[in-house]
Amino acid sequence: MAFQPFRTRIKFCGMTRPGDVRLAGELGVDAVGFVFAVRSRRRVEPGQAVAMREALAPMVDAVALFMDNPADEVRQVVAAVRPSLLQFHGDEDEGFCRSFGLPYLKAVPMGADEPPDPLALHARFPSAAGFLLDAHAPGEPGGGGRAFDWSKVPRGLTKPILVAGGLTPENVHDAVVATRPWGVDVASGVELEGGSPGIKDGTRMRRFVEEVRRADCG
Ligand SMILES: O=C(O)c1ccccc1N[C@@H]1O[C@H](COP(=O)(O)O)[C@@H](O)[C@H]1O
Repeated sequence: MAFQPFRTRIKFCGMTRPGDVRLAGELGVDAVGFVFAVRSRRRVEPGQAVAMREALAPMVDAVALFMDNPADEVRQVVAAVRPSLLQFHGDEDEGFCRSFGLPYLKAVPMGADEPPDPLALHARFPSAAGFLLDAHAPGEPGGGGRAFDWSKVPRGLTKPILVAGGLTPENVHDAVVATRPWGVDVASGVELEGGSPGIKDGTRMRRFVEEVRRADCG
């Protein structure tokens, strides 16, 4: 029988306001992400992330997201923000990802023609805590609100996987039922429609969590 998590973990990514972080904790979200990727419209400075970390409820992970940032910059963020998990979206290799002494997620671009080979992923990133499958093409930043074909989620990944890319309160139920991932990750899908990237919408955040829990009960 296929492994089915008892409860799908939820990560809200690209947070920019302490109030949104506080609400995420109240809604029972498992992790919030702070983006330090240079090419992101949700990029925050370490000082902003420190303020948001102070608004974080106990037992909620703070995730620092990078995309080909220099090692010195990652070290500075780790020292200032004290994330519990790192997330790498660029061409970082295993040695780089593990060198900061923290568990990490490696993002896998699902926008390529061929779905990734699970054995090759495990061989390239043996120390990864898990893999985040995102819709973008190799070399592109994520956070674009685009979904990928969920039937391409590779079977046989023994590490936890998070499904990301274009998830919304409207489609996350179906995404969880189709893929039964360890967790789901969302940035733009819980933002104010027509608003600035990083400005979350409390109603959409709440509906997103409700829809994941509905899928968990199904
Ligand atoms: O959010 C960003 O700006 C970002 C920039 C660079 C790499 C990754 C980024 N975000 C990640 O992409 C997924 C999907 O975003 P969306 O829900 O489609 O908007 C998001 O969960 C972040 O982990």
